Amino acid sequence: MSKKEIDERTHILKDYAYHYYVLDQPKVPDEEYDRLLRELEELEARFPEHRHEDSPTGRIGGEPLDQFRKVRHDVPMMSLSNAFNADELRDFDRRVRDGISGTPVYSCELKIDGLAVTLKYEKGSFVLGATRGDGQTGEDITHNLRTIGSIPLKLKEPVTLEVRGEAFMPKKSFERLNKAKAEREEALFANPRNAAAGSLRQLDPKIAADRHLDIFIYGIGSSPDKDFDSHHEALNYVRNLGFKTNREAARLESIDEVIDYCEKWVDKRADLPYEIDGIVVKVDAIEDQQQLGFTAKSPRWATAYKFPAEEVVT
Ligand SMILES: NC(=O)c1cc2c(N)ncc(C(N)=O)c2s1
Repeated sequence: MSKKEIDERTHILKDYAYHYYVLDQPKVPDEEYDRLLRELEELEARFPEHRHEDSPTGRIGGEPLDQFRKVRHDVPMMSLSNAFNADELRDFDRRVRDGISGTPVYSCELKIDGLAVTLKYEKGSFVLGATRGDGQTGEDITHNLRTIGSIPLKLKEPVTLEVRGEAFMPKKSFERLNKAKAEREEALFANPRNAAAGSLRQLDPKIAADRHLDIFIYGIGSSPDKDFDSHHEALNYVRNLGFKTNREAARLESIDEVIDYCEKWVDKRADLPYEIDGIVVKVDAIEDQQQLGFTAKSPRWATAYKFPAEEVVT
């Protein structure tokens, strides 16, 4: 009875967690989820041999680390070139057209204002999470990333791949954190990006777990088990594996549409529950990306439209 009971409850809780953290569509009230989680913890304590490796009870690991381990990225995490206005987006489009044989289709995606991270999975299991660092070498923050509910501990398929994404602190979590800090007369975080970075650079995962961080996966670092013809195909693939991707991504067929999309979000971003600092514009076809290649620092097939600095109302 105990194994069957643990299997059933683990399955139910993983489904509830997926709907709450990845789909942002809770199936049950938080209290009900917490009650079931506590019941599963008690069962796992009585029958540890039946505990699932990806049980939702295993998000907050053991003892705090005494330091961060350095991690060398197999595939470097590049930075993005910038475009500050419509003319510079048109220049980007011209360079792209000069570098490919056909006409480009662009993928436009919100540029999340957080911390770039890479997540490694072996045969479907989460094995390593690291910061970007200098692009070649980052820091192992697996213990903190495990606490983010939208990061799957086990994928829907037992594939080996590395994905890239932006960890962030939602605006509500940021306001709640700074309110608590103000009450304790502690120094406040200047913005959600700093708060997310500060939370993920903690040695004790209990602190990160308490910061209600989230993540959007936006790309693939390496995927030895599967090839893709387009970036959007890759985004659909990672979403079907269980990752959280941003729903505002759009495939656009002309730079005029890209400019309209970018200009729309200058004001619209105020309505989002998280901060963005621009729009990432990528050539969608992988063949075109390969034709365009990279400069020493950045892909030639992508750029970041940066929003104009917000007028500070004095
Ligand atoms: N430095 C980078 O390559 C990127 C940084 C970011 C970011 N902060 N948010 C979203 C995306 C995206 N959707 O591709 C990228 S890509």
